[in-house]
Amino acid sequence: MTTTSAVSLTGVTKKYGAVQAVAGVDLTIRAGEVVALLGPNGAGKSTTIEMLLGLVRPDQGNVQVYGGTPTDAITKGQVGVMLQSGGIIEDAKVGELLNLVAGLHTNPMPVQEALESAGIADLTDRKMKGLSGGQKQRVRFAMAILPQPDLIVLDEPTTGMDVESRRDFWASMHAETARGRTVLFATHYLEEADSYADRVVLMRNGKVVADGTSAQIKASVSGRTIRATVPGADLAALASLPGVRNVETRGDVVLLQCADSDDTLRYLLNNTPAHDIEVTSADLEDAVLAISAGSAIKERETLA
Ligand SMILES: Nc1ncnc2c1ncn2[C@@H]1O[C@H](COP(=O)(O)OP(=O)(O)OP(=O)(O)O)[C@@H](O)[C@H]1O
Repeated sequence: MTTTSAVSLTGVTKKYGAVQAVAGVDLTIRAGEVVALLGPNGAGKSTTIEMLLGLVRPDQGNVQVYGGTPTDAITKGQVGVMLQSGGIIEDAKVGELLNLVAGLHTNPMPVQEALESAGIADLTDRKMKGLSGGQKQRVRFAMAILPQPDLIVLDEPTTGMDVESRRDFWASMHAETARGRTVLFATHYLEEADSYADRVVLMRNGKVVADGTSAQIKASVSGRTIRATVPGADLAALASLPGVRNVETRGDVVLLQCADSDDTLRYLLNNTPAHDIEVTSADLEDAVLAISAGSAIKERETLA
């Protein structure tokens, strides 16, 4: 028996004028996976999401959702969507808006259940225009789960939420993923990807530059980060050390991503006034930075 993928993007590209927003993406998401889409601003995450929702037509390539077109899947209520903006009528009350959305679907969950799952049952009679950014995000989340979709797609769902709201939001999401729903979410919060995703897809300049579990992505960047206070550091000299992959500064503090931290430490202690030295293993953030820096170098080499 063959299992149809939830999402299948093959060779997908999209150009806006001179900007290559998406430059050949292949991505398959299996049913039940929770996938985080990471990448710096302008990496192509939102454009990829818009193409898999049928909101934007790719220039080239093929997009399938549950083996059909995105529009078919959405019409059948197979996909719940939470985008960064839109979808909200400012003059409507929260309960009215959700009833309206429920009326558009064939098999919605009871509106009260969606309100409770999103933690906004107390906001039912409030007008949208009076809500905070974080509360509006929760209404969008309630709208996304209302059709009882198989796939939930969320573009930066926790932007504008405080720490407590983010935690509550992910607890609600966890209840949805426990029901076996497939989830794709774009985020800038690496700890969200680390904590909640089975799989992390890292984009840069319109391409997928890493794809795996958070543990695999961290492991692909073996090595350490050295953080040290180095007044008057010679950054070029540090960057040219054999074991150093990347150098960043924050004032007098230097962050060095190293394949070989022992040699780099020896150099710092013998040749510079470095003090307050800390050495840490790569976390997901280091891995993402290192992979992004590495792919930038590869791109420059290709151009040269
Ligand atoms: N409608 C549009 N018209 C013109 N350019 C666009 C449009 N949408 C996206 N772009 C450009 O395409 C590139 C990719 O943008 P996209 O929004 O997909 O990235 P992103 O990874 O979601 O970024 P962010 O994290 O900032 O939301 C950017 O350079 C962006 O300016």
